[in-house]
Amino acid sequence: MSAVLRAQGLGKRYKQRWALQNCDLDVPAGRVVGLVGPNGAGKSTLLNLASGMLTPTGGTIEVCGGRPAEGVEQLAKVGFVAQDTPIYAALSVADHLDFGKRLNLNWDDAVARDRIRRLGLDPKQRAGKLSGGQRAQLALTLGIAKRPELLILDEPVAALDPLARREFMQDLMEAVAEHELSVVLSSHLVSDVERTCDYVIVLVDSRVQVAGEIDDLVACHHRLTGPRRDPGTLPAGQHVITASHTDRQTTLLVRTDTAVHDPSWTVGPLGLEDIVLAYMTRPADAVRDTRPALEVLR
Ligand SMILES: Nc1ncnc2c1ncn2[C@@H]1O[C@H](COP(=O)(O)OP(=O)(O)OP(=O)(O)O)[C@@H](O)[C@H]1O
Repeated sequence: MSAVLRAQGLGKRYKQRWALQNCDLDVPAGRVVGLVGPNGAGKSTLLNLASGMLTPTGGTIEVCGGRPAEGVEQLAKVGFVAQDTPIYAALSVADHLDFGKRLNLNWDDAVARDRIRRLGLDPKQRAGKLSGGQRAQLALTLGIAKRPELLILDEPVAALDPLARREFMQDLMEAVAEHELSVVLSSHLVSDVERTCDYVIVLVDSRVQVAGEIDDLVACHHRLTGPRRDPGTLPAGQHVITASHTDRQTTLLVRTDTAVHDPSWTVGPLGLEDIVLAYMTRPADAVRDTRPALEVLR
């Protein structure tokens, strides 16, 4: 797997507090990658480190083969739409495009102007007067028109209504298809990730709990329900992610690469949301204590 972003032992500390600590993570190239995890997991910190908005306290991070924001060429390779989709309120939409043109080596003015036209935005309108959705679309337009190798989006749709969200994600997918971008986007909306991304990384407490192609993850995780049983008695190769019990019944969420033949189990399918929640709710050091973070590869 070639990585468009690689973090090794990466950390960021504010005074005594680690926002991200000892994080190892690979983001595969040529994919639309969803980064999900609970509040405070370190997602924004990681994405800000990747864009060069923050500098690491420890460890290393490599993006598109170089150090984040090191030099003009490196800056041109990465587009970043920060969490609050920042714009310059006093500048018009057209001013933003002119700004983008002057500041970016690979700026594609035709793409920028065409997107603004298709979105129905008035180039003369001040950006401060745009709605939240329009602001997000303007920020996405700037990110796409700079023609980066990697586009990083930190919760880009958090403030949008469901319709605006869907339109934003569709636009993003079109841009990916047209421009062969790698994308990493953080989101709490697993349904959006499932619809838009082909790869997911679950980050909990600076640690990758699971990473892989979404189709593969869905294919190899199952819910097993049956008479109460000690999860420790499962065959090797069936990894228990979460377990819950009543007096008589056990429900397990397991990962296995082979079919479950034990007739005492009822085997049910899982959606991505079930899988993500299971990895988010189990203790972060469940992986740390046993083996490296699971990676499901083709
Ligand atoms: N500027 C800062 N100063 C001090 N602590 C910070 C700062 N920024 C982030 N943190 C802390 O670092 C941790 C990780 O924050 P971060 O914003 O990266 O998490 P996140 O996964 O993006 O969370 P969310 O999903 O809520 O946006 C949190 O505990 C947060 O309080």
